[in-house]
Amino acid sequence: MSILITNIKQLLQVHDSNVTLVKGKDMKTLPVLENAYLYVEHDTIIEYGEMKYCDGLEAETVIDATGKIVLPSWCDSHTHMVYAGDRTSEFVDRINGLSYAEIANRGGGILNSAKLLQDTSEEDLYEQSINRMEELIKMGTGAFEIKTGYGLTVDAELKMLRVIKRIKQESLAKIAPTLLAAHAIPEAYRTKKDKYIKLITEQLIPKAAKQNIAYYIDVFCEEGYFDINDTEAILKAGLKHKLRPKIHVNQFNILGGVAVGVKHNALSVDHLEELNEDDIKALKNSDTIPVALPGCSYFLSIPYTPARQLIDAGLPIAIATDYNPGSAPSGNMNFIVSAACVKLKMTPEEAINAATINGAYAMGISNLYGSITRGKKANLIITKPLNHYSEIPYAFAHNPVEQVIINGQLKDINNPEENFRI
Ligand SMILES: N=CN[C@@H](CCC(=O)O)C(=O)O
Ligand SMILES: [Zn+2]
Repeated sequence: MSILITNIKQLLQVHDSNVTLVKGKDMKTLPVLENAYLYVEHDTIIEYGEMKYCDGLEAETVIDATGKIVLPSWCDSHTHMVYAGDRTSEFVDRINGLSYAEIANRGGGILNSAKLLQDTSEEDLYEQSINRMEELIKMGTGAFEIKTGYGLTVDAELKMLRVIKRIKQESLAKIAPTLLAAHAIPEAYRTKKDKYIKLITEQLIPKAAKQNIAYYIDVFCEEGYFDINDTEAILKAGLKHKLRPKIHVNQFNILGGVAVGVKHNALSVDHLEELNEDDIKALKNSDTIPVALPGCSYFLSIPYTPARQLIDAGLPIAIATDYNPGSAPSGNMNFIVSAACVKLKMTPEEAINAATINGAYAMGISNLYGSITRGKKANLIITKPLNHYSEIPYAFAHNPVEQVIINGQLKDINNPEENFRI
């Protein structure tokens, strides 16, 4: 199977040598090849260049991309897209004035989703989740990190991990699974949080590790959820079983979780709607990438992550959807790229870097995803005709995607019969 895309108006994120991360000032640079071609064989990018050098290349499928832009698929490094049902009733409660914390204190929020998930069959959960993912592939995302965290019992967390594993096996998208059993304190453990932490560290983590179905360990480090001592204990237990930390920190309050994450070589620290100088200091000279989730700030009307402060301090940043039923019920990365420009004051170049190569880094896959580089996987977006890539964030809430190539397969996103499963 070979695909040749010709007459590409702008081919974005072109790197001859394999970059895996861009940071600080370098984020302002988005390498672009004008009037280009791209050649794919099986699931791999083989060659690209200016059109004048395309002579003689043949392929089974040839796509004329005149007037269109081609770029690497979005890499969404933070999602909770395996969930059951929805939380529309809480949405109305919030419109009527209740805060996220007030809803959670009444037993709503994450505990509400956990109850729904526990009562949902594994098959049903799989179908709901893969259908969500198929919609998002059509919007240009080719790689997803997916967290557990709506199980909150050993059985239900393992059920979530099995669903993620099945999605990983059956979807064309690249999937990175994360164990987030420390997402909330279950009702049965309300007055004995330590016992729940023991359940996670002594039972769940070893079981998940043995089944080899999680790559990362996550904790919601926040007031009313898990403090920094709890976080540290859970990260240590995860690391013992080779699960690298990727954690929720500073969403509402600064507890010192960023430094704890960095200390344990977290791959990413996510949210950071609140941020102080100590956090920035901790992140400097680390391999930990900050991840901003502007969809959550939009939906909950909380502050946006101060991306400028991070980038201007020379740090990298990734952006992701946080797709979940409570704080961000949208997995549309096109909107996230736009919100990064409008609300986080990132340039289109910075936002596209944050959603491609740095998104891939934040899920540990940037050696093979996130840029147009020979030998990398062919996960690609072909846009509708556009004058310039800046139109992707500029025309917010539009879907700029016309076609996608995922794992080397060309997919017609307008065909309802199209199958995004292997
Ligand atoms: N804050 C913790 N977890 C999710 C929200 C989960 C929910 O409300 O269901 C987040 O990242 O925003
Ligand atoms: Zn989250």
